[in-house]
Amino acid sequence: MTAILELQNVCKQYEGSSFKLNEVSFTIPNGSIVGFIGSNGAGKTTTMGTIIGTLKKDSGTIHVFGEEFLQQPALKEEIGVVFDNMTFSNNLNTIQLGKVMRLLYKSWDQEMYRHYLKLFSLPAKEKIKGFSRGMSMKLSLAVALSHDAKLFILDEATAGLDPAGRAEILEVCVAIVKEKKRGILMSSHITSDIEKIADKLIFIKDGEIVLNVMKETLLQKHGIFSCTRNDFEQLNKANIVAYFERDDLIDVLVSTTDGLPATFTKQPFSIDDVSLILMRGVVV
Ligand SMILES: Nc1ncnc2c1ncn2[C@@H]1O[C@H](COP(=O)(O)OP(=O)(O)OP(=O)(O)O)[C@@H](O)[C@H]1O
Repeated sequence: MTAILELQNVCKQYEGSSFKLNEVSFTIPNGSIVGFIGSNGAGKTTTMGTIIGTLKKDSGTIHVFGEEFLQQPALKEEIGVVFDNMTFSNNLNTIQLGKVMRLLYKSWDQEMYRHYLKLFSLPAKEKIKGFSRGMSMKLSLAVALSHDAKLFILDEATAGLDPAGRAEILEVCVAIVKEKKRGILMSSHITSDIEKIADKLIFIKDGEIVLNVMKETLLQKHGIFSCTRNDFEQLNKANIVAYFERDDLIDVLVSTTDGLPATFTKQPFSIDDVSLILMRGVVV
């Protein structure tokens, strides 16, 4: 599989802040949805900003469709962006916004835009300034989907949406990577959304990637256990990904459940459980 996006050792620091995006590397394979998971302030938006060029990275390389991304307008056209705090010119209605976008994007597809406005039940003639947060997010996505983008960067695109709205957006995400060879990088604090649609998961903590894994591998091969300190000592340390000590028990994430002591039984877990151990505990 060719990578649509490849980050290698990307670093970024802000003036006057102790935060550092530290040697971030990952790929988005063609035709895949990558879930980007991390606590508040972990560095998700910063990483995304360096990809779309709103933030200047300090070092490292970013390749989009195999080419180094240096703000070429042609490559920018191919990236569809939905950011949490995105605002369009408020005095326009959606139809007028479409006319502006047609001037901005060579590959703007007005029919496609109309299709998504209808799909997301967005009004044609009401001013955007009256839109709720959820409506604004859907409008951002409709725009991102209407200029034939190949790479989609969605930062908290489902936040603040009602369950039906979230389901609509998730279905559209699945459809766009299926129909064409495209890729999506999607951050969300609603890990159940990511669990539903992502192929690959990237966990970021304090500016560093702490786990980069295919979802199926994580759910099938990895395991989570609560154990005593004595049991913990019996584990093969090479298999421990992270652990979180609470009271007299330790929650452990292991990379394989093969060869575990008989006292350990595999328990069902979600991506949320994995995220909690990684974010609150010690990453080995
Ligand atoms: N313009 C800025 N100047 C200084 N520090 C910044 C700036 N923007 C972000 N930061 C800091 O960088 C760190 C990472 O922020 P970032 O927005 O990338 O996190 P995030 O993972 O997207 O968080 P959230 O889930 O809350 O959106 C935070 O500590 C934040 O305070």
